[in-house]
Order: sequence, then structure tokens, then C-alpha cells
Amino acid sequence: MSEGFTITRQIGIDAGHRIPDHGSKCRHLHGHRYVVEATCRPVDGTLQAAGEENGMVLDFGFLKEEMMAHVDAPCDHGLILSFHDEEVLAMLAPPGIDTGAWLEELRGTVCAQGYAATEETRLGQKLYVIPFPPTAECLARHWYERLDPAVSARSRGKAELVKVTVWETPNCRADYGVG
Ligand SMILES: Nc1nc2c(c(=O)[nH]1)N=C([C@H](O)[C@H](O)COP(=O)(O)OP(=O)(O)OP(=O)(O)O)CN2
Repeated sequence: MSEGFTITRQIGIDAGHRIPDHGSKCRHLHGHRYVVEATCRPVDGTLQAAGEENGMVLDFGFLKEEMMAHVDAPCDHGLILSFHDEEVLAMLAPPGIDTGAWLEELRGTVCAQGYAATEETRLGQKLYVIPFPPTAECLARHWYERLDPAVSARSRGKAELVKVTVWETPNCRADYGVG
């Protein structure tokens, strides 16, 4: 990365997941305290020069609001699953409805908007469904893709998202972003 300013905001969420294809313990349903970091830089390399964000890339508070809306609100205390994980998803189908039709509707939503977030499930379990395994890498890319337009809009085109980092444990992280 070239010389210049970046800012990074961190949030933490608790969520469950499983990696269905994993050959060992990660195929079991389990949870993490995910730490998610978003790093931004000024589009033109300079800090804002007027207004309430004078001297800033982007107000940390604005960045937090976007991360809370796009990461925390749909995923915190939820279960993050791949839509290919049909056996687990089927267990969460709301009682009294056709499970196959419910899975088909979920798949349609994921295909249309890249994810499905719902609590209309068995036990009201909060569910976040994505089209790939919920590894740290895939989640970093997914949250990057959700936050990228939000950062541009919130900064009125003055800041851009450089990368999203997902800490799955205190020792393991994945990064996704521009080179
Ligand atoms: N490249 C990746 N490898 C693994 C991922 C991943 O998302 N990307 N995920 C897992 C599991 O989800 C698992 O929960 C984490 O694995 P692991 O580091 O082995 O878990 P520990 O509890 O032993 O972590 P410590 O930090 O050492 O306590 C596996 N691999």
C-alpha cells in the first residue's frame, strides 16, 4: 500500500457457525467471538478539510454505524450458515410449513441479495445465510462487499474501504481488500 492515511474501526460480535466440509472439529456447530475490523483511506489521499469531519478520513462514529448496521445487526448472536448446509438449515425450518419451499425461498433471497437474514425459523433462531462456507476468509470478503458501498455513501465519495479483517479467534485472522 502507498504512503498515506488509513483509519481502522473494530467491532466484536458473537455468532455460531460450522464448516460443513471441514475434516475435523470445525464441522460441529460452534461459536466465536468474532472481531471485525474495517480499514478506510481517503480517495484522493487527503484528509477532509472542512465541516464536522475536518482533519478526518471518515468519522470513526460513522464507520461504526455502518459496521453495526451491516455486520452486527444481522449477525450478532445469530447462526451463520452456508445455504449448501441443507441438513442444518432444514432443522431450523419454521414448524408447520413445507421445508423444501422454505429452503427454496431462502436460496432465492441469497441469490438475489447475497445473503438472507431471518428470525422466522424454528425457535425464532436468528439466522444469516450466505452462499459459501462461513470461513473467516469468506466472511471477510462478504462483509467487505457489504461495507464497501456503505463507506462510499457515508463519506459522500471521500473515503474508500481498503480491507476487512475478521479475527475468528485471538490467534487467527483473515483479511480481504484491495491490493
Ligand atoms: N483458513 C481457515 N482455517 C480454519 C478456519 C477458517 O475460517 N479459515 N476455521 C476453522 C474453525 O472454524 C475453528 O473454529 C478455528 O480453528 P482453530 O484455530 O483450529 O481453533 P482453536 O480453538 O484451536 O483456536 P486457538 O486460537 O488455537 O484457540 C478452522 N480452520
